[in-house]
Amino acid sequence: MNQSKEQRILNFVLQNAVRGDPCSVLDTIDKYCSQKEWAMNVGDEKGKILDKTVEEANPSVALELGTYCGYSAVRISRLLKAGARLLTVEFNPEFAAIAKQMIEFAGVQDKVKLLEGPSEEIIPQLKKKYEVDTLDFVFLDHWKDRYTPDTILLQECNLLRKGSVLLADNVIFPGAPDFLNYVRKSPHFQCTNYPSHLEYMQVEDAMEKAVFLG
Ligand SMILES: CCCNc1ncnc2c1ncn2[C@@H]1O[C@H](/C=C/CNC(=O)c2cc(-c3ccc(F)cc3)cc(O)c2O)[C@H](C)[C@H]1O
Ligand SMILES: [Mg+2]
Repeated sequence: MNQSKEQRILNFVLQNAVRGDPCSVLDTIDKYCSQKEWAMNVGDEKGKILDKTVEEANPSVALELGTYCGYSAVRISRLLKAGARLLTVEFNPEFAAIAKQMIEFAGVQDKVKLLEGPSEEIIPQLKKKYEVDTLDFVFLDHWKDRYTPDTILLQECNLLRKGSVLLADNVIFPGAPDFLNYVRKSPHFQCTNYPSHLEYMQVEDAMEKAVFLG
């Protein structure tokens, strides 16, 4: 049975990156996806915006929606302070298995907890089952039409506090128009747009930061 693209990306990392070195894992994925097969990792250009936003937030508890191959889970967790943790949610078992191996190879498994299942089921479990009080940082990179319902769900579950930082990928391409509308119109969010480009392409894209005001 021939391999999936995601399996090929993982194998390329296992054979070419340095075990325990998150930066070499990120560089190796970016090399493969820019030279061999495009894949929807946040990439290095938008990844630098993600880095700055994470460093500024300096989160103790971070959430990611849409793990995929684990690129941004490695990217975020490499910046977390001692004792901080990233919860990343992925409902496709194949991708979850790939991401688990990617995270372990990068050596960040002690900072990352991969939760397998749909976000709409997992978010309501975060407080009781995963001992979360509130979230300091949320990276949204799953299906684009789920950004808004999940942002509303996070609020309904009292998972956001004054200053919680949401960062959303792809608000231009493929686009998340209803999410932009929702957070920019809401009195509960202070929004900032970061123009960039689609990973590995010269197509316009952007990230949107939405800080919860309480
Ligand atoms: C209903 C369940 C919701 N809850 C969920 N709960 C848990 N996990 C979920 C949920 N919904 C989705 N996921 C998982 O997250 C991942 C999904 C990621 C989605 N990302 C894109 O679609 C995208 C497209 C392009 C793009 C650009 C240009 C092109 F030409 C083509 C594509 C670029 C980009 O940067 C992109 O991030 C993963 C594949 C999927 O299993
Ligand atoms: Mg994306």
